[in-house]
Parts: sequence; structure tokens; C-alpha cells
Amino acid sequence: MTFVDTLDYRHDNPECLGILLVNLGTPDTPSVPDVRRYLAEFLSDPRVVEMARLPWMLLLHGVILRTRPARSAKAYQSIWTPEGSPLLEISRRQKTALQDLLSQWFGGPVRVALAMRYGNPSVAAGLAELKAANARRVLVLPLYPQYSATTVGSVFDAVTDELRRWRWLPELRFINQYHDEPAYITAVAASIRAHWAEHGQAERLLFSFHGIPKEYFEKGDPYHCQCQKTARLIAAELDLPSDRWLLSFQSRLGKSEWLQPYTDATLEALGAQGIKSIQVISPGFSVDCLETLEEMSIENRHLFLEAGGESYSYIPCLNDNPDHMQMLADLIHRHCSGWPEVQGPAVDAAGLAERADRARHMGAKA
Ligand SMILES: C=CC1=C(C)c2cc3[nH]c(cc4nc(cc5[nH]c(cc1n2)c(C)c5CCC(=O)O)C(CCC(=O)O)=C4C)c(C)c3C=C
Ligand SMILES: [Fe+2]
Ligand SMILES: [Fe+2]
Repeated sequence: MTFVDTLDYRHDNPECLGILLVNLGTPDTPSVPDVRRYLAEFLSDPRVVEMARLPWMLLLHGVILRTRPARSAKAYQSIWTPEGSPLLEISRRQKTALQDLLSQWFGGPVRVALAMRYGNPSVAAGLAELKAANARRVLVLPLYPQYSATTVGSVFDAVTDELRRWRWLPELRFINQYHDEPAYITAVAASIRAHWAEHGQAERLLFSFHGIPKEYFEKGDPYHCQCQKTARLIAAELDLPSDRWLLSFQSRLGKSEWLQPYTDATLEALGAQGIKSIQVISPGFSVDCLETLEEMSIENRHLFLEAGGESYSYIPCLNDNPDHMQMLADLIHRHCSGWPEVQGPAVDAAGLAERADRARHMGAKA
């Protein structure tokens, strides 16, 4: 076994705190070969598809990777921007904003790196960036508000698989979820209120979360419960009565049953029941991506309008808005408590409260 070494080790190398942000990942380009490469990595992950390996690999390589990439590439092409994939581009902006905030907040040097669970920049590259900065302590933040083994569990696997190869391990902490963080709930509720202020309130508000196979939930994945709680807390923060909002699960893949109710069927049913206006939001995604910009914003709009609905609006993810960045910086700050770089003159409670006020003010203007 050869390990990843630290050949430039010196006693007086300055240390820093490392923050590794990890999101799902995206193809390098929306071309069919790049989408196929990305899907092959994604769908080979046993956290994502738990089927027995041999039959699944035969099905994946024999059927799915011959058909799905063309369809998915078309969907990616419809959302691709001059800067590239929205998921990666917005994640980069989040990284820059968090680097700025945390550099001000922490008493010592801090380095924020961005990684994608599948595709690029890889988890190994993100960890290598932190290693090059001599991060002796690393906090991993998977950018998923709700825990699922398919997402957060898989980030843990990727991080630990890479670190198993290192000679000198950093101290490691791992954020598991933030589905009921008060500042997260408040930030999502504020984005809904801002949408209402501009466009008025629809008859229904639909919270749509990415689905997972129902079997995973039955085996103890807490994702379903955390989605329910997120939605309930946001509705409570908005004083929205229970008959005005609904929760559903989107993006089902394959033939097995996933978490119900499904978003597409819910929208069709609402249209058929005579509901004319709906606003939809996806509080399970940290940034806008294929699943929100194409599926929620374009495809599902057609379903609702064809079913008799008249007005459909998609409320964007929090992305890099200041409330969101403030909330994530605060989450990181708390999870780093006790580590040497966190102490020091840069942070005290009054300073933090003042910064929170400033960020809220910026958010109100944005
Ligand atoms: C087979 C299984 C899948 C499971 C389980 C799953 C869970 C899951 N995914 C997200 C977040 C995202 N998924 C995205 C795209 C995407 N998801 C799957 C499959 C599963 N996801 C596929 C095959 C794809 C690729 C696109 C396609 O071919 O349909 C994305 C968007 C990526 C982008 O580039 O924009 C996100 C984000 C969560 C949160 C989750 C479980 C909780
Ligand atoms: Fe997915
Ligand atoms: Fe539940």
C-alpha cells in the first residue's frame, strides 16, 4: 500500500482550518458522453442503488447507460449557461461567499474548498486543496439540508475512502443535516414572503423534495421525516394553515415505489380539483440544479397547466443569497467550536449578532 504523503512537512508550516463543501455533482458538459460518464459514476454508487451488484451492473451498462444519457443530456442542455452547470456555478459562488465570511469570523486562517460527490471537482481534489493549505482540522459540510444515506451517507463514504489513503490524517468533523436549523427555516420562509410580496399568494404552496426509494425509508433512512419537519416548520413560520400547503416527492427513477405522494401526480390532481394557482419550492436543494430548473420549473409547469391550472410559479432555492450564506457560516462556526483557529479576536457574541443584522439588511435589499 502506498499512502498520500506529506513530503513538505516542517515544524513551522502554518496550520489552517479546512472546510470542505460537498454537493452532488454534475456532468462536465451537457454532451451525451460527459453525461454518460457522470451517470455511470453516480448510479454505480451502492448508496444510491442498493440492488445486488452483478444484476445492477448488467442492467446499468447494458440498458440504462445506453438510453438515459441522451435524454438527460437534452435536459441539461436546456438549463446550461455560459458559465456551465448551474449547480456547479452557484456552488462556486457559495464557496467564495463562505470563504469571505469565515475569514472575517474566525480568529485564525481558514480555507474553504468545494467538491462534488460525482464528477468534478472531485472529493479527492477538494481534500488535496485543503492538504496543500496545511489544514490540520477539516469540517465537511454536505450541502443537503436533510440527511439521506443516498446523499450525506455517500459523501461520508467518499471522504473517508480518500482519507484512508493518507499518511497524516487531519482531525475530522462532519455535519449530518440542518433540516430544522431555525436560521435555515427563517431564510426559506423569507424567500417565500419576498415572492408573495412581488407576485401575491397562490391558492396552494407545494414543498417538493427529491424522492428516494420507499424501501430505504422503511429500512431507517430518516430523510422522509426530516423533509416533513422542514416543510411543517416553514409553514408555521409563514402562519400558513394546513389546508394551504402540501408536500410531495419528485424525480423518481425506475419502476420501484418511491416516497409518496409524487410531485407530478400531486400537480395533476390539484389541477383536476380546480386549483388554479400554485407556487412550488424545493427546500431540499441548497442550489438550483437540473431537478429544480428543468423538472420543477419547466416540466411540472406543463403538467399543472395541462391539468387545468392557470398560474404556476417556481420559487428559487436560497443559492448564494446573504441569509443563506450567513446561516451556513454560522452552522460551520458552531461545528468548529473548540478548534484553535475558531478562537481569537475575530469573534464574540456581539460581533456575530451585528454581522447577522448586517446580512439580514443586505438580504432585505437583495
Ligand atoms: C436512482 C437514484 C437516485 C436517488 C436515490 C437520488 C437521490 C437524491 N438526489 C438528490 C439530488 C440531486 N439529484 C440530481 C440528479 C439526479 N438524480 C438521479 C438519481 C437519484 N437521485 C439522477 C440519475 C440524476 C441525474 C439527472 C438525470 O439523469 O435525471 C441533482 C441535479 C444534478 C445537476 O447536475 O444539476 C440533484 C441536486 C437528492 C437530494 C437525493 C436524495 C435525497
Ligand atoms: Fe437525484
Ligand atoms: Fe416520517
